[in-house]
Amino acid sequence: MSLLPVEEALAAILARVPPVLAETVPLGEALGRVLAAPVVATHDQPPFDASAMDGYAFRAADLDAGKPLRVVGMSQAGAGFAGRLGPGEAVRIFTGAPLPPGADTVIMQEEARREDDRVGFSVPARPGHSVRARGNDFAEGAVLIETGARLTPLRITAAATANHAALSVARRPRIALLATGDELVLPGEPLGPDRIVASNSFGLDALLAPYAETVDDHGIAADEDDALRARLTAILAGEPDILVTTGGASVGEHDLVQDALKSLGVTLDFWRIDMRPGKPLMFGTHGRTLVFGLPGNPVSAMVTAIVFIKPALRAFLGHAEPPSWRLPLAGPTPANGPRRHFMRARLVHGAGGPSLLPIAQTDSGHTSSLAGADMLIVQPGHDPGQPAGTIVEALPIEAF
Ligand SMILES: Nc1nc2c(c(=O)[nH]1)N[C@H]1C(S)=C(S)[C@@H](COP(=O)(O)OP(=O)(O)OC[C@H]3O[C@@H](n4cnc5c(N)ncnc54)[C@H](O)[C@@H]3O)O[C@H]1N2
Ligand code: MOO
Repeated sequence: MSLLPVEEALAAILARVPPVLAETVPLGEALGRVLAAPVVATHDQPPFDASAMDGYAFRAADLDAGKPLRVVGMSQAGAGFAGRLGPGEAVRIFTGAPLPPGADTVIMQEEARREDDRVGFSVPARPGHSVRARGNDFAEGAVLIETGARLTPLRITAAATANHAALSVARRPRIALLATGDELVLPGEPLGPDRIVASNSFGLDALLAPYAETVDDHGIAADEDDALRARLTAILAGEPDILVTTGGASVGEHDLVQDALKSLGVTLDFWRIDMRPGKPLMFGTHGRTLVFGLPGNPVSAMVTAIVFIKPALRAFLGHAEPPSWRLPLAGPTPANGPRRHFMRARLVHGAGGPSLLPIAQTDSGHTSSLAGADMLIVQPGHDPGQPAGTIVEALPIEAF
């Protein structure tokens, strides 16, 4: 049985991801979205030379004589001084207010002595001091945020400053989930004999929702050919961008998903990957729907979603892959077999900085170990095992 290398499987998936489609959203709804066009400045910022302090604006050269200046008016934010400064004159000015024509310097009020309409200073004038020059933040036409960036609170602040009320962002995929298995019951239901609580769809929904327009959980299908086909037919009729099934991916008589998908016209690109957990992963397409058949074991389902579905979603949105991390091991890793191992690990913070504590659990049905996992160590096939301190590659599970 030949198993497909992880990189080849990933390349096959990415080759099927459609080009990014753009839509426009108001700024208030843009958090977490991925830009489909750069944010370009529509004006100079600040739009005028502005004071950075509450104080006095004047021409630096006028202070040379050391004489007090005559205060001839005021410039407030939103209401600048109407005239032009003459020699020996100053204007009372406030933070953010336009610098009057003729002025080039501001001294803050704590360093000023005001008497009636006269003002003197306890410090020398430095031309340009406490002045935010027009365009010093950004100039009209400057690219402030690149296409493909995810909108964070700070990027939204920058986009708003650039006077954008709406932004062009990538359309998000609609994702459908279907769990399969006669043994499954929903969390909260009584656990009868031979029953298992269905957890996969809940983890997948949480993992994939940040990328998705919608995640529709279609519940649990029985391990019965006609019933399974009926459920899949109904889901595919809705033309989701992505369909994710879990369970029934292996070789047993009750593993019906692959045949059911094929009988409904899904073109299978591959089945079975050179990795653990997650070997029985299958992938194909049905029209414009990308179909991922994940293994039923919860660890396998989550790991294959992290390793394959998240990159597909990033590509769907035009968002670059985050770099994998390289960190020292906080404890030894055991020897690996032939398949690449995506090993659960906890990120620990010690005096020497962050490191990775491998979780000594390889059972792909072992869910309590998921609760403590922050990272997946990427252990090559046939790796003999490494001592604590070795620098290893790891994927951050939470990275967008
Ligand atoms: N003879 C072979 N047997 C198996 C092989 C193989 O190559 N030859 N591969 C093993 C590997 S590796 C995996 S992984 C599993 C995957 O099998 P399936 O995808 O067919 O998964 P199921 O048999 O349906 O379920 C496996 C396990 O997971 C539980 N499960 C299923 N769905 C859920 C869910 N939604 N939530 C929680 N738990 C779920 C299910 O009850 C089983 O315990 O096959 C190996 N066997
Ligand atoms: O590949 Mo399976 O996911 O090892 O248990």
